[in-house]
Amino acid sequence: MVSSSTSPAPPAEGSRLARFFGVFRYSRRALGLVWQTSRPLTLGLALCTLVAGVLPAVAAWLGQLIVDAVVAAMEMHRETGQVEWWSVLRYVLAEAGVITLIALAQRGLSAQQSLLRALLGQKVNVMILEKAGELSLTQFEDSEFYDKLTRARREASTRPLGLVNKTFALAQNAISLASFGVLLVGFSPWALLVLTIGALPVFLSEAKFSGDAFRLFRWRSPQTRMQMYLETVLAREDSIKEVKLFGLEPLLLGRYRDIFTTLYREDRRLTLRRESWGFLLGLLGTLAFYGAYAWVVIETVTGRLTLGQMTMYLMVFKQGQAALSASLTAIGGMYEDNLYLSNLYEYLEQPVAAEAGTLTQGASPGDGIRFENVSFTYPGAQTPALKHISLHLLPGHSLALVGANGSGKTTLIKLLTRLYVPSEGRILLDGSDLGDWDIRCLRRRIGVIFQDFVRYQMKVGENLGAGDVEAFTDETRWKDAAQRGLADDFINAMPDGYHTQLGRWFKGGQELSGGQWQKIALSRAWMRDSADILVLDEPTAAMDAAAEAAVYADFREHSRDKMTVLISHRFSTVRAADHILVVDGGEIIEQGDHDHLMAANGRYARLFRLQARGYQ
Ligand SMILES: Nc1ncnc2c1ncn2[C@@H]1O[C@H](COP(=O)(O)OP(=O)(O)OP(=O)(O)O)[C@@H](O)[C@H]1O
Repeated sequence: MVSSSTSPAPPAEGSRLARFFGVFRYSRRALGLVWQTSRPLTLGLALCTLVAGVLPAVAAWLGQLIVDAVVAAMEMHRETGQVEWWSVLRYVLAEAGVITLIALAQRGLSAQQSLLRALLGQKVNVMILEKAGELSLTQFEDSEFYDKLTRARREASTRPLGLVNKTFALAQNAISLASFGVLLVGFSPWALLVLTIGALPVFLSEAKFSGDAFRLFRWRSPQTRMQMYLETVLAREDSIKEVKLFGLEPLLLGRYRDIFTTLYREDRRLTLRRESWGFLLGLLGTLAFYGAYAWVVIETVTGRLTLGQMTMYLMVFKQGQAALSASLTAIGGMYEDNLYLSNLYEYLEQPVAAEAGTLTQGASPGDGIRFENVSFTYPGAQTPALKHISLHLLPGHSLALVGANGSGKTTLIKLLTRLYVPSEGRILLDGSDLGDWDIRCLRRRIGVIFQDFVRYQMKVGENLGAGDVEAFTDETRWKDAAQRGLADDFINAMPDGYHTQLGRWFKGGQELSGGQWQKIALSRAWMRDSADILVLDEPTAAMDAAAEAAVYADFREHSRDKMTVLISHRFSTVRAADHILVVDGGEIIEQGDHDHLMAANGRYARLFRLQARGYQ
């Protein structure tokens, strides 16, 4: 069932015809894209197209000359017993030459097309990925937007060339048709008209069904995405463990099959309709062609046409009809490609919030971080994740956030790192609004590990280097950071030390334990030694007790002049912070240092005692 709200149609304005031609607006852009990708190849493509377009008519004309020359030579032979071989064979030679040239042009076309396909695919993919780098986190979390991205990635890298190839094929066939037309007018302009009208219905049905296919494709994007997701869950090493143990395969495979069955049903319906209409309407074209065929035969029998002319016209009809339906199919396909391209451009033209900030220094350096009555609601969420948060963190001070799951701790960090912008209130760094800071300068000042840090399937060293792109391959820095993050011992014991491949995606990759990965993430944060704001979101949850104690001893030692924000559910680590915020339901319910909070005997004191009892 396709509901109108979920099938975003191509341009809605104007008549059906305008809508039909409206989608061709992307042809020019696709051509531009190909032109930018490689001028020599585009020009080569155009030249080969021209040659391959004109020569079939020349071959047909030579065919006529051959037959007429043969007939004349036969007569001469009968009358004089002599044959002038050259007068006939020169045409045969010329036709062989023309056919060779056509073959050459066609080879040239396919060679250039495959080179362009590779270059263009790469170019479009890079455009898509570059755009992805500019987009905000909010846009990534929007499922509709994500759909656009998936669609753009899945199809559009091959479509622009498809469109250009079809445009060139159309041009080639149009040139052929025009040159056939020139020959055919000598017979009868009406024949030309009959053939054109005969092929038109197939073209219209082709165009209609390609539009339907596109709408179906857009509409079903969420299901296709679910299918891709299920494939990942069922076939990726990081999920297969759990899938096997919980016996989820039949259930997930069942879902996968159900989606396929639904999609297949629609596909089948469309394919059957498309092909049956194509067949029926194609019959009209065939009828027109055979009508014209009979006409030429009659005219030849009655002596109005020579045998040579008849041969030529029959060839022209046959090839002309083939060229016409090829152009029409190309147009139908172009329509489809244009629709796909509209999706690509929709994605590429997605507005990006301008990173307006330019400050590299705050209005009052040394003022640290201030949250002034900050509230935040996630896009699409009903309730705010943070409400009226005010805090002040000075350089050299540490702040710990404590609170139940979902209380808003990570959200606060996301706002501090400007991944999101507060819905209300403001955040200041050194006296200036976070939004006014130059984003690169701001990010250089912040070293952060999130709970869901990334496990790059790269070398161990590069996993550390990711923390500071400028030192991505700096081995000395890797080692310093690893020492600080307590990762150097196990890295040194690995087969290739810092050059050991991590993860299972690539040959020889080593998998790490949860705690070891966390040490990698911690070391990654230490790579950013210029950062004066360190944010650790549950950095030691997977570490053993000795490692955790060592991490915090070292952390305190090396963060004396920095601002540190720590999120942890372990009160043993939280208690050392200068200031502790207890968050509940997005609000601060208690704050102060450990002694103050214990004395207040509120939520913090209760949870602290609860945890302490657990260790006794
Ligand atoms: N990207 C998001 N979009 C919408 N809502 C979100 C998003 N991320 C978190 N939330 C919601 O915001 C609230 C706060 O989440 P947050 O991740 O900040 O909690 P937390 O205190 O860090 O929890 P935990 O201790 O489990 O890590 C939760 O109710 C959560 O459902």
